Amino acid sequence: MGLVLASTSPRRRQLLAMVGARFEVEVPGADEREYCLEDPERLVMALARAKAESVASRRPRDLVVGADTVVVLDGRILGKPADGREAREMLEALSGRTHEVWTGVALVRREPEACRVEAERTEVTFRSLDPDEVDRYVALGEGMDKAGAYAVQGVGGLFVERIEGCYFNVVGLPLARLHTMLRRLGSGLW
Ligand SMILES: Cc1cn([C@H]2C[C@H](O)[C@@H](COP(=O)(O)OP(=O)(O)OP(=O)(O)O)O2)c(=O)[nH]c1=O
Repeated sequence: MGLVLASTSPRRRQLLAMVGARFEVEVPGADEREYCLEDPERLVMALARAKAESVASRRPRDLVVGADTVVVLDGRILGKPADGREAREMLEALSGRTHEVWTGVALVRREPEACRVEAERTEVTFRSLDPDEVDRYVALGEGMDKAGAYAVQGVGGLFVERIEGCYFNVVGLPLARLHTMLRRLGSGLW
């Protein structure tokens, strides 16, 4: 039995590699647009599970990890921006405020059957951003494939005044939680 990451995200791959995990990567087949849950915790858990299950059917004896990350501001879920205009709107809304980042993590195996799904919440506070730095950041393109239109692990780190909770959860994979989930199934990340 091996560990398989069901993800196209280079960040999730890098995080697992960083802690010395041995794993393979498979592209998940789940369609994220099918889900319109309003509760972020339930949404990220459902999406993480759908990604893991889409790969588990191809890899029945392996333990498959799926994950999904969203940003939540005033109860509104922010995914990846569709274009530069939406990215600017998201960053302007996040400026000077505290938001939540939720990541759902699912572990799925077909034989023998196992399914564990959890979610982790981190609070992130942005300093006030100038309109011109928002423009420059959007033009940089770094946040375009990221929930909330920023990357805490990149230039977007300059926006972050304070984090409460797991930093890696913001990047897309709560490592300590995943490790604990795996240990309960008799393994671990390392
Ligand atoms: C808030 C934030 C999100 N992100 C990323 C994490 C996720 O990869 C992405 C949110 O999109 P997701 O749909 O969670 O993941 P993905 O489409 O990149 O990859 P896959 O579904 O194949 O696993 O935003 C950062 O890299 N840095 C950040 O600071």
